[in-house]
Amino acid sequence: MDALEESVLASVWRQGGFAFCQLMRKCRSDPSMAEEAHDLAWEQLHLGDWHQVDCAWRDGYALACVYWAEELRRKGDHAEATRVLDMGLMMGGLAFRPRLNAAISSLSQASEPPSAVRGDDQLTVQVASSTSFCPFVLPPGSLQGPPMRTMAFPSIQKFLQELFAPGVPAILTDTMAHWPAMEKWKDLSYFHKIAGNRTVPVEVGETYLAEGWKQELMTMSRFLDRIHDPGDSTSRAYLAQHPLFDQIPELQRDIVTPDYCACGDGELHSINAWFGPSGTVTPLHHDPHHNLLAQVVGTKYVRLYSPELSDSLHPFSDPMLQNSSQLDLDKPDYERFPLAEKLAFVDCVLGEGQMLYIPPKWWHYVKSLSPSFSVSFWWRSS
Ligand SMILES: O=C(O)CCC(=O)C(=O)O
Ligand SMILES: [Fe+2]
Repeated sequence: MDALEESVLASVWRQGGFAFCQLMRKCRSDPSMAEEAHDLAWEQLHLGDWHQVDCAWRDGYALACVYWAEELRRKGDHAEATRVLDMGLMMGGLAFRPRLNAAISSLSQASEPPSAVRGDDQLTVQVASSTSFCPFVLPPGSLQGPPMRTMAFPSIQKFLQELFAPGVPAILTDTMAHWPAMEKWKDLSYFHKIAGNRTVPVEVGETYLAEGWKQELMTMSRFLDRIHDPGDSTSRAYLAQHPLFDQIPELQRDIVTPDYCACGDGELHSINAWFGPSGTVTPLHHDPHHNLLAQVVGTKYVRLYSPELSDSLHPFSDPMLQNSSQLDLDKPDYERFPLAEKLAFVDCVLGEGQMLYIPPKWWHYVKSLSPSFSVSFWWRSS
């Protein structure tokens, strides 16, 4: 065991993880112990509230994933080894992230490319052009007000003075043409080639507020099939709010963090992927961060309400959902929520190559009008 492994095991030991540490030590002579160690750590991650899981256990879990994946690889089960490493990346701590990434790249070099298993052309998804959206699927009253403010590649100073400081939402155009993603992601079979066998978390259902909504883990290839053939709205699959670029560094090279994210001397909080078929809905909610929502593939309808209107939008009282509105914009019940009916909002169809600046606390509702891939950059000001 190297020094990092020893120090993580010492921390897990202090957390009472004696059995785990013993199993991990035995892994050297008997690699089959790794699976058992993994299962023990997995249990620890699920004992209570996620935020209270000690970092030591998250690192311990990641380490067990590294060892178990090595064992699976020795047995020739590369697909399962990749799944285990992805679980380590998604659920584990940061200490072994470089080891997990290195193991995944080495596996992908050793494995057959996914295109050899399935013909590429089977998976090519025709991405609808920006004009092919259907206005009738939009919430009542959409796109009738004054258009959203639009700025072509504003200077940082202009962004700061006119949008960031006063908290004004706007569409920014001509800011993403240089992203490799703008070319590479046009053909969604690219994701099959780069990451077909990678496991990703996918939301399934109408919206995160709808009954029957759940999260599933599936390979990227399975998910691409679901984009191609989404089924009805209750089985719609959305790879939403996932830090995919931390998980798959190769995709990170396709995007560029906008310079605007340095405004406010803040820190980038997260870069998330929002990838799904036509018709995904993120219900009306707000976030505490500055947000640049960059539309790489396809189009999305976005509606925004000012934070001053929060009371009239009837946030849920449950602390977990306090940032979400009870008003379902797709089936608005204005008898129940009369105050919401006449509220002013701004909306737009966000097209390929455009970014939307959403200031902190602005309510937003988002619906994809075609297969779509957006990237959100959230940052805080200091
Ligand atoms: O694109 C979406 O579906 C939602 C995006 C969103 O809510 C966000 O970026 O904060
Ligand atoms: Fe959001």
